[in-house]
Amino acid sequence: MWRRVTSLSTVIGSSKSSLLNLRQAGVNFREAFSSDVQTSAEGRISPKGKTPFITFVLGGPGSGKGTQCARIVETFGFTHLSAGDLLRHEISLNRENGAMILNTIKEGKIVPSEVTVKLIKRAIESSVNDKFLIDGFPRCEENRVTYERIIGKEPNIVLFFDCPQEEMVKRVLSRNQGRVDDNIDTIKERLKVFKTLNLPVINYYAEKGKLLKINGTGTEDEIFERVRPVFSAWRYRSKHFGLV
Ligand SMILES: Nc1ncnc2c1ncn2[C@@H]1O[C@H](COP(=O)(O)OP(=O)(O)O)[C@@H](O)[C@H]1O
Ligand SMILES: O=c1ccn([C@@H]2O[C@H](COP(=O)(O)OP(=O)(O)O)[C@@H](O)[C@H]2O)c(=O)[nH]1
Ligand SMILES: [Mg+2]
Repeated sequence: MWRRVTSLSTVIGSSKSSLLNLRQAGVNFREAFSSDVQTSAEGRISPKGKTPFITFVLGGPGSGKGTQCARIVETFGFTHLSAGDLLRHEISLNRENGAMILNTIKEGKIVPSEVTVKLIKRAIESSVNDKFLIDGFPRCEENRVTYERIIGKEPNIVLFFDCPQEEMVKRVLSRNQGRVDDNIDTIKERLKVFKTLNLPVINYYAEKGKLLKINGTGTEDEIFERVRPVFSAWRYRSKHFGLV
C-alpha cells in the first residue's frame, strides 16, 4: 500500500514545518530530495551539467494532473512535460509513429515505452530548466523500467492524485478539448489500464518512500494547497542545503 499523506492538507505556515509534516507523512527525504543520484551511461542529461530534479505526476484520467502541473509551473518554475501532450504532438506532426500512437490512444492502451521515453528524453535535453514535472508517465512497470534504463535515474519524488472514479469520469466527459479518447468507451478502458497497470507502479514508489499521495477531490485551489507544501519543502531544502 502507498503511504498516506493526508496530513499534507493540514500543512500550513513555514517551510520548516512543511518539512516536518512531510517527514511524518513518511517521505524519505534523503532519497527524495537528494541530487546525489545516478546518471545515465551517456552522462548527465541536463544541459546545465546538473542532474535534473524530476517529479513524476500520476493519477487516473481526469484526476487533475495537468491542472495541478500548470499551478506548480506558475508558482515554482518547473517545466511541465505531459507524456500525453508529447504523444499528441507526434500525431499532429504526422511523424512515422503518428498513426500507431493515434490508434493506441483511441483504444486507451499504452504506447510502446521506447517511443514515449525518447520523447521525454529529447524534451529534457532541449530544455534550459533543471526541474521537471513528468505528467502521466510511467503508466506501467515496463514504462518505468525503460525510463530508468534510458534516462539512467529514478525520479526524485512522485505525486499521486487520488480521486474517486465517478469524479474522474465526470471531469473527463466535460473536458471539451476534442480529444479522441474522452468518450465513455475509451474512458472505461483507460480506467482499467490505470487500475491494472498504473497502480502497481504507484505502489512501487510508495514502497521506496518516494510517493506523495494527494487527495484529488475539492476545488483546484484546495488541491493546490495540498500540493504547495511539497514544493515549498523542496525549495527550502534546495536553498539551505544547496541540493537541486
Ligand atoms: N478540482 C477540480 N474540480 C473540477 N474540475 C477539475 C478539477 N481539476 C481539474 N478539473 C477539470 O477536469 C478535467 C480534467 O483535468 P486534467 O487536469 O486535464 O486531468 P488529467 O490530466 O489528470 O487527466 C479538466 O477539464 C479540468 O479543467
Ligand atoms: O506515457 C504515456 C502517456 C500517455 N499515453 C497515452 O495517451 C493517452 C492520454 O494520456 P494523458 O496523460 O494525456 O491523459 P490524462 O490521464 O491526462 O487524461 C493515454 O490514455 C495513453 O493512451 C501513453 O501511452 N503513454
Ligand atoms: Mg492530462
